Amino acid sequence: MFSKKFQRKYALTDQGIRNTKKGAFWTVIVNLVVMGGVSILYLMMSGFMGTLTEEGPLPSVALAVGLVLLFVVLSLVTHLQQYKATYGLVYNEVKTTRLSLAERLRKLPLGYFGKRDLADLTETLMGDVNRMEHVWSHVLGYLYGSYISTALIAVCLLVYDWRLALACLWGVPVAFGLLFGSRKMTSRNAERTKKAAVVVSDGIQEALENVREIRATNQEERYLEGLNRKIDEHERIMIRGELGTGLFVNAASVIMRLGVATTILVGANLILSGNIDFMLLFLFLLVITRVYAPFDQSLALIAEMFVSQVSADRMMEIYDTPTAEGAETFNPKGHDIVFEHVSFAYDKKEVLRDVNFTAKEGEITALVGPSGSGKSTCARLAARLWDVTEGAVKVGGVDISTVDPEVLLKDYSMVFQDVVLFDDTVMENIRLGKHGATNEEVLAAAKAANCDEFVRKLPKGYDTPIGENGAKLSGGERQRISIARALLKDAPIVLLDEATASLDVENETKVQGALSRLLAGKTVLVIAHRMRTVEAADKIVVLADGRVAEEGSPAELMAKGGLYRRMVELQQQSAQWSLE
Ligand SMILES: Nc1ncnc2c1ncn2[C@@H]1O[C@H](COP(=O)(O)OP(=O)(O)OP(=O)(O)O)[C@@H](O)[C@H]1O
Repeated sequence: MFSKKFQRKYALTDQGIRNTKKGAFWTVIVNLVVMGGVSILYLMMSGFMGTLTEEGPLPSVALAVGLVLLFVVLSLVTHLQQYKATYGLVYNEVKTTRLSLAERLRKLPLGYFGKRDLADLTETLMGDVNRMEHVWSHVLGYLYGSYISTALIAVCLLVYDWRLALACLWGVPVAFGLLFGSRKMTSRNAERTKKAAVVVSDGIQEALENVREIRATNQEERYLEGLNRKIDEHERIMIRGELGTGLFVNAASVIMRLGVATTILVGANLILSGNIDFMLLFLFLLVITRVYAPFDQSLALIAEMFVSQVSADRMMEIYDTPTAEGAETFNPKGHDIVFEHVSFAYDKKEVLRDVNFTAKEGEITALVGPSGSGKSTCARLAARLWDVTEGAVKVGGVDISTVDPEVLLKDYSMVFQDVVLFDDTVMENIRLGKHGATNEEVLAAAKAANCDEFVRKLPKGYDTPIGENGAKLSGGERQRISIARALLKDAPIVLLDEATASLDVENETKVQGALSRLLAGKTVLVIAHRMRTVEAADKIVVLADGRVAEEGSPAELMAKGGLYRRMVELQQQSAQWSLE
């Protein structure tokens, strides 16, 4: 139970918790061995003092050398084990944690990425994990090991002489009490610092992503000024936080060290009253220097632990967010997509209300409607990129919210306006459509999507790397690659969102040919703004204000004279104006 809580608190994996226990164990052993060294020193000093005061025999030199050698060997071995258990094992923990966070993120519903943006999540995967790496390697095992060993030593000291023990140990609980008292302030400062750091990385990322727009609008100076302000603010918050923490850590350290003074004071009194001899005081003074050393370090470590709590919480928040789960099998009867009383809200903003329609297999169903009416949202819900708030989306009679998204998406091909490409070759970018597709299959899909001509002109043809998100390609070329990918996948459901929007007329005609091959016999859901694109649709669903305003074939809707007809006429008028 404690173990589980501890594991959550410090965002540790199962292996991590085992490593921490190992680290704490070896820290206890190291501290006890160090105490053994102190005892050897004490025994040797007592021997010499005995010789000096009572003229007894000299202590055996061989025994002394033997004990010192034993101490050195034990010290080396235990330090090595402690090093391995704390620093050595943690690197694997870092790797495992980053991978498991990334895996978790992959399975989270899209809605989550609206709450935490890319810079914020990158900060967790890199910055927060780095901070925790230091806590896992340098803090946890060391700190908890020191607690245990000091408790053991404190019990021994109390048994030996409770008066001297109290005189030297009273500062420890007071110092720790002070530090724990400052915990809220430290955590608050850490949270502020983290937020300011995320604002800075957001700003830097935005500047890099929008460098073209910033230059085009001559906003460089203004943008840099804003960025500078954010960086200054981060620095200011960080310095204030560190100052506060440093103040408390140093005050705690001073209080703890006052224990030396009280030990000397109490010890001197006890010697004068004949209660103890000098050697006992000498032993206590030796021991407290050793007891204080790990605790002194612990004070700074505890402060780091408080600060790291913000990072651990940010990591645990990813683990705690429910993933989009579902059955591992998907056996629909056909591939009709049915929206049944679907309502949907992004956070609290309701976008769709009681939407009902069917996109039949073998037909093209077009979603049209004014901007913001919810067309793209419908497409996202149809592929379970988001889950509906009310009602259900069914494919072949199966409620898709019961199917694992990864399994479900095997039946979907999607061509969206914002094409996602990887920094890889053209060949591999198309091959993503079908895992293990042969080069011949990839080439056939590329030809069908009218890619072949421009790809052959690239320096290395299909083996040309296309840069981050296809930066080296034009909008139309990127779109054609994504169509080739969809053709290669050949899934029974096709979602098209303004698929031919970035193509010129010549290319659009060519790609339309490829698309008609892709669409034959499939369930097709098209989102289009240009009415010309949807004239060939079997059915049109008109959305307005998140509701289905009307539906039917293009001819039926034209005859009806409703919103669809108005939209067609408006577009015809604007086409005429632009020609005039
Ligand atoms: N990720 C999101 N978070 C919050 N609100 C969103 C999100 N995506 C879309 N919206 C809002 O939902 C509403 C519907 O958006 P949607 O993109 O579905 O409309 P659309 O009909 O496809 O619009 P357009 O034709 O302009 O692309 C809009 O008001 C939009 O602002």
